[in-house]
Amino acid sequence: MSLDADISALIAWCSSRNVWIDPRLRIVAGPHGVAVYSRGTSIPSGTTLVRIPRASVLSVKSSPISHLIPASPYGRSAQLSLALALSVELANGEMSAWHGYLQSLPRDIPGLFWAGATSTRGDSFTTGWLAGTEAAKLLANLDDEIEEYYRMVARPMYEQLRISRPSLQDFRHVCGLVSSRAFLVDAYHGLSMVPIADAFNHIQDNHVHIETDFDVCPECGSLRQCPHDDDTGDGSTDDGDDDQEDTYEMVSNRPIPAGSEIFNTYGETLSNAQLFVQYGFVLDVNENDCITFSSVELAEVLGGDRVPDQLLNSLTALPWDDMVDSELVYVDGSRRFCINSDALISHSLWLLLALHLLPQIPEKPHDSLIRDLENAFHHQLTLERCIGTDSEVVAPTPPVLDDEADAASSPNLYGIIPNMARLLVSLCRRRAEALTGCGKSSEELGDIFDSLPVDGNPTRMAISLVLTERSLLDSCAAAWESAMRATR
Ligand SMILES: C[S@@+](CC[C@H](N)C(=O)[O-])C[C@H]1O[C@@H](n2cnc3c(N)ncnc32)[C@H](O)[C@@H]1O
Repeated sequence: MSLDADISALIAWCSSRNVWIDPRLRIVAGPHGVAVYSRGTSIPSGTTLVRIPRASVLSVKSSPISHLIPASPYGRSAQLSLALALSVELANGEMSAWHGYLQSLPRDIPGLFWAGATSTRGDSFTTGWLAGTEAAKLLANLDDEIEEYYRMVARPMYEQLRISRPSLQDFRHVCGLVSSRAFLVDAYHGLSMVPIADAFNHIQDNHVHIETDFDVCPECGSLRQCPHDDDTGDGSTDDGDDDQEDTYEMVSNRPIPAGSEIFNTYGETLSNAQLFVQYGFVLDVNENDCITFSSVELAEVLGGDRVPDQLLNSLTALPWDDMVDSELVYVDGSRRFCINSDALISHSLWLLLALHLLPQIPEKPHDSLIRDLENAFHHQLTLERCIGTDSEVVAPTPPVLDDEADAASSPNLYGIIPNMARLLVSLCRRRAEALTGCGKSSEELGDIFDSLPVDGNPTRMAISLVLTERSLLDSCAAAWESAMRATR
């Protein structure tokens, strides 16, 4: 069947299951599979465009074999449980209550690791391209976990149910469908396949989003009072408010121009590494891209002397308002140790390095430690201003201390920044070495990238991740080398 025929069958199934689709929408075949467009009229913000009855989603709870599937609330285990429920429905073919929806799902998901690293389109791909990347970290153990779940849980279940047994490759494909399409809808259904809501493609600056009442009864899914509420203890149910609709909705959050593609966002903060691993595509430019450092990587450069976690956590939670003036550091809301898409280091990483370089930290009173860190940071800002000028770089004078006692107990703040720069350059160089790119230089990778098809080629996407990460590491190291030179 063609994609157009699949879409017609999907729409017929939706109407049989009371999935309401605003007539101003068109569901069509686009360059990335199914896509949703507006027709000839623009649509204002705040419009409900799709209503999906809660009973029509496919979840572990709504699956006919829910009593046999180990349910998990979130994470990879929730994805695997849903993949098992979905694989059984797919194996049931036309007998499945979701058949009209399931037949519209893609049969090939190139470049999506959940579905198996190779593609039936014949792209030859090796995960070697990803060595040392953020994507490689996210993929850790994925292949093995899928295979183990298939052997230990899924295959015995297929045998018990006496259905035609999906192969490991079939199961991987179903895992890919779950990874790239499922929504966490509420406390009862949890991770679910949501027809039509999953037809929208992704953009960061989205037009629509899903709205659900998340806090339903986790036992029976009721939106109202139910026998599982223990507040009243009387086991009564509330049959009132029958108008309250049990639906999930796709709602516009900005005006949608006439005749344009309507996008959802799969997450406003998703980096290309996350999009690649979970959805099998990357954006041309992604300001969420970043390079994160694990505690193991940091320990390799900093040595065994650990900064106490509690101290670091309390310091990273402070506002650090002056950091907005920096061209080397930014305040990272999620407090990761990382380099962002502008090659700036996160404030958590800066504080970790500064604390590592300051002597006698545990003995210092908290206030005096904060003052030292602020002084060190102001010293860095002065340096940054020197780097930015055309005039010959002048080494700034060390900060003036309030009184003699301060002067006696103060560490050499002047020396912290060049030492921090040395550590950062070393951190960047080590990480860049791990980004082997199958032994290719960035020029060679650029040539291969240019020679590959633009759409959906996993090797092209993997190379773009390597090139972006190499360039961020080079820019970050170069900026801190300039800071180092400015202090000479
Ligand atoms: C939830 S589905 C969206 C509907 C999908 N196009 C389909 O054919 O059913 C997610 C998948 O759509 C594709 N996709 C979504 N947004 C994309 C984008 N901005 N660029 C490329 N592919 C995209 C990817 O294959 C992704 O795994």
